[in-house]
Formats: sequence, C-alpha cells, structure tokens
Amino acid sequence: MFIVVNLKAYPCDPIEVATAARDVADTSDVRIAVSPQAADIARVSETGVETWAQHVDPNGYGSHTGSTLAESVAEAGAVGTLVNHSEKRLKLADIDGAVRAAERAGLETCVCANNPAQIGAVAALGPDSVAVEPPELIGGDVSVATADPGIVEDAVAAAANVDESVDVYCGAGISSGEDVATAGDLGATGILLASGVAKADDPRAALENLVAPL
Ligand SMILES: O=C(CO)COP(=O)(O)O
Repeated sequence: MFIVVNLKAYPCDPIEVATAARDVADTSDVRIAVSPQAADIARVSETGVETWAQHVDPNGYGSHTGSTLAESVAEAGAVGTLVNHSEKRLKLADIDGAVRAAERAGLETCVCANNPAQIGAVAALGPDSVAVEPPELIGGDVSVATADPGIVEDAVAAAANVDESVDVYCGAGISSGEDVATAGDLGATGILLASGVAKADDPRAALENLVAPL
C-alpha cells in the first residue's frame, strides 16, 4: 500500500509531517510520500521523506510566468506529482501535457479524477497511477471506501479495462487504518489523504494509526 499525504494549502508544519512520515515509513512496510506546496518541496525533500508535487503545468521552460515546472519540482527533490487534483482541475489536453512534462522530468505521475468514467479517460493517457476522489467526500469524516465502495471498485475496473498496468488509488475522508485496509480490499493499491494528517493535533500519531493494520 502507498499513502500520499497531500498537505494542500493547510497551515500545518510541513517539516513536522515530513519527519513523522519518514519515520513511520521507515518502521513499517508502508510506502509514504508527502506532497507539500511547491514552495516547500526542497525543505520537505531534505528530511528524506519521499516527496511529491501537488501539481505541474504542461509547459516546459520559456515565457510562462507563474508556472510550476516539472523540471523545477524534480530539481527541488520531488520524485512524483499529482495531476488534475479535484481542487486543481485541468482540461484533458493539459492533463496529457502535464503527464508528458512529468515523464520528461522523471517524475512518477498520479492523475486524479472524480468518478470511474473520468478514471477510464485519464488512464488512457498512460500515467503511472490514477486516483478516484469524489469531491463531495473530500475533507469530510466518512471514508470513500465506506460511503461509496462501488466507486472504488468501478474505478479499478475502468482503469483495468483501458490499461492494466495503471495503479488505482482512492481518496476522500480517509483517516484511519481501517479505512485504508477497506480501500485495499476494494482493489486500491494506494491512498491519497489530507485532512486526517494535515489537520491532526498529532500528525505522527495519525500516521501510526493509518499503518497499524497494514
Ligand atoms: O483531496 C484529498 C487528497 O488529495 C483528500 O482529502 P481528505 O483526506 O481531507 O478528504
């Protein structure tokens, strides 16, 4: 199981979360990455935790003010990137461009989508993984794996129908090890989560709780 902790733009201490995630990953068999804001990638990466960008733009170097370049986040220490997060949606052509840019920079890619139909569409673009995250459950208390198990199973089927080599992750409302295990039972091989760790009083304890049953 792979857990990506997306820090979004939450006012947490990215280094506190990164060091905790590094330690919990080291002492468990669980792969854990932290996805901070672009400005924090370098110092998060310096902790030794696996570091992902939250987004990259489709363009490369050039006259593109305000861009987040795949090359730049890779240079800063990111080894992967989310693309098309529900809070950072892109047009299909730009999702394709961002995946190609990430590939050129050597980044692993996870393209997010809202539902199984979109999962099939983005799986066709050849990312390493796709993640289904129903927007209405993001930031809530109920795990997608409990509230809508069918969406996870259908996302797994939709991706396999297009490209069996694309891993399928899920996210939204996941905050306990039981939620992670349930998602795994539904066929997800990874989890995206945010508030359960980024808004926790004790992020280390939250991470330990997530990996406990795995
Ligand atoms: O959007 C998410 C991860 O990318 C999920 O957010 P929550 O874990 O806060 O529901």
